[in-house]
Amino acid sequence: MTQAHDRLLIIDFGSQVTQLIARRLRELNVYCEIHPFNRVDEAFLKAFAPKAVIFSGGPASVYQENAPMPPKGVFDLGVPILGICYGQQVMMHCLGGHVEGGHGTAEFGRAFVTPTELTHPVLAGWFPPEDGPQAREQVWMSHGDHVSKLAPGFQVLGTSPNAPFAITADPARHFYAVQFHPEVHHTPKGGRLYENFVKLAGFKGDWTMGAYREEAIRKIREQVGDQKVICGLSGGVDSSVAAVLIHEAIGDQLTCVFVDHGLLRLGEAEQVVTMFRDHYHMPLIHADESDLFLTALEGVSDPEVKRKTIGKLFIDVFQKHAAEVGGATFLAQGTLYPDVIESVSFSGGPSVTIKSHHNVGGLPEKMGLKLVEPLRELFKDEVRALGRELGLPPGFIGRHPFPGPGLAIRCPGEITREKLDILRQADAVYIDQIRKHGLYDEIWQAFAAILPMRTVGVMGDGRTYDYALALRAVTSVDGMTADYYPFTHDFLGETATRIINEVKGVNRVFYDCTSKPPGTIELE
Ligand SMILES: Nc1ncnc2c1ncn2[C@@H]1O[C@H](COP(=O)(O)OP(=O)(O)OP(=O)(O)O)[C@@H](O)[C@H]1O
Ligand SMILES: O=c1[nH]c(=O)c2[nH+]cn([C@@H]3O[C@H](COP(=O)(O)O)[C@@H](O)[C@H]3O)c2[nH]1
Ligand SMILES: NC(=O)CC[C@H](N)C(=O)O
Ligand SMILES: [Mg+2]
Repeated sequence: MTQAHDRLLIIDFGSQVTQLIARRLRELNVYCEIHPFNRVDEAFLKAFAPKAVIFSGGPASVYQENAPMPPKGVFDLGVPILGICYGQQVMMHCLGGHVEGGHGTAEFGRAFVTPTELTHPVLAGWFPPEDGPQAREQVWMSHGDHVSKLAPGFQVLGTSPNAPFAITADPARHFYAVQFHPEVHHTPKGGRLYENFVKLAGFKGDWTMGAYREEAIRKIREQVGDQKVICGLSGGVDSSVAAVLIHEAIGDQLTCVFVDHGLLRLGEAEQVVTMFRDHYHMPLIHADESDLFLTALEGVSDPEVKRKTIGKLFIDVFQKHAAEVGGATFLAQGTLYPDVIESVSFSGGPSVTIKSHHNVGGLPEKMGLKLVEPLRELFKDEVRALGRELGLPPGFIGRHPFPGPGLAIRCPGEITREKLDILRQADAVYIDQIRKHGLYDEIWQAFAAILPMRTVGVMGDGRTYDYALALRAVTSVDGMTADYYPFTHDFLGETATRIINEVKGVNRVFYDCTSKPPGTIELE
């Protein structure tokens, strides 16, 4: 089979930053997929037909028993390979070099590499010749082990104080291996290294949104045929883009189902229904199921139980409506690539599960509906670019993400209707403040959460014993990492005052200054 575009395979050994490798490549218009090392075998390699392979970093040491190893045959594919950190170590280990642990070889964080007298196009743009012997470049390291003997055929192109083989290459086979992490922000020339690597591998940079749209439409038609599809539409960016794309592909074979689970924000249901019925003329079912969801969630306070309960009910509701529209056999969702990657850990991938996203981890095994997920390969910012390509209004594309489980995960502890009402009003005031101050587009996501405690206050000379609220606002590119937004004290003071004055039941407001990691964006 000929592929529509060049493909790069990232073999994941469990690094926390593997996804960033994919991001750097996508920025270069290179199509890539991440697959865990234990899911890639010779048959897979053959079917995938990568034009190049990257080995990620990972927590293991190659000299341990049962250390993760690359798939058989990968070195014989005849395609360029780039090994990063553990990826470098495992390459050396497999190809006849040697790796050691032990004292004095660890580097965590910033380090500087200096070039050797050898030059190679993989380092184009790295060490300007005018810098002469003073040349050095900042990289980000995170290793305890180091390569102590190179595999035959490899040369050293750069060294750092604790990694004598920081940058290595076997030019004849186009194998490259580095000890640092070129994918992270703190390796400023990392992007250039990937660019050089994919150029050497012959990538044309043919992965664009225009191409994606055409291909996605073709694939949807192929997959669905003349069957009916229902699409879970939340009014969020992902499902809206998915719905418009699918509608373009199959027209009125598509019906959208908007589930009001009683966990939506103030006025949200009306807005979504108006927008899609009037503006997009798509058949839309507004399923008011708030009693169903809120009853099931009564007394539930464990975050994972909340998520699984909601995930299951979503499917029940979709199944009910699939039958009602005359037997839809497909369910379309706005699932994105980060959701997919995260869910890999459910079935034995190398990294740990943080939370079950309702649309992936929460799906029951026997659903009876086949999935259509045209955005499965995209990151959030790519979905926004696709939305622009499809002509969705800019105000819509810029909307902050809102999680499927909705306010349930912004109400730590038990959920009650009273708490939800308070939260809805407070959140609306907070977002109104953000918009009034012209900050909405600078912030990636902002919301209020109601804390599971009451505190004492004094208002109008009376004692109050009311709920405390946490405000959250983060900057991010894709939700994988995030930093808290640095509001001014004036803004925070004014917002706290407005919330307490305008929302009955709140007498205290906190601002959450946690980045991700170590926090997550949502509270649960
Ligand atoms: N209230 C809802 N009704 C129907 N489907 C929903 C609802 N909430 C979420 N979904 C489904 O779950 C998927 C994942 O939700 P998610 O919040 O990640 O995406 P989104 O709501 O489309 O976009 P955004 O991330 O911008 O909020 C959605 O794409 C949609 O298919
Ligand atoms: O559709 C969704 N279903 C979920 O179950 C879910 N949980 C978190 N999120 C959103 O994902 C991004 C990262 O959130 P966390 O840092 O809290 O994991 C943030 O944008 C969150 O709002 C979800 N979206
Ligand atoms: N980040 C990594 O890939 C670490 C590799 C290996 N575990 C080491 O400590 O050297
Ligand atoms: Mg959403």
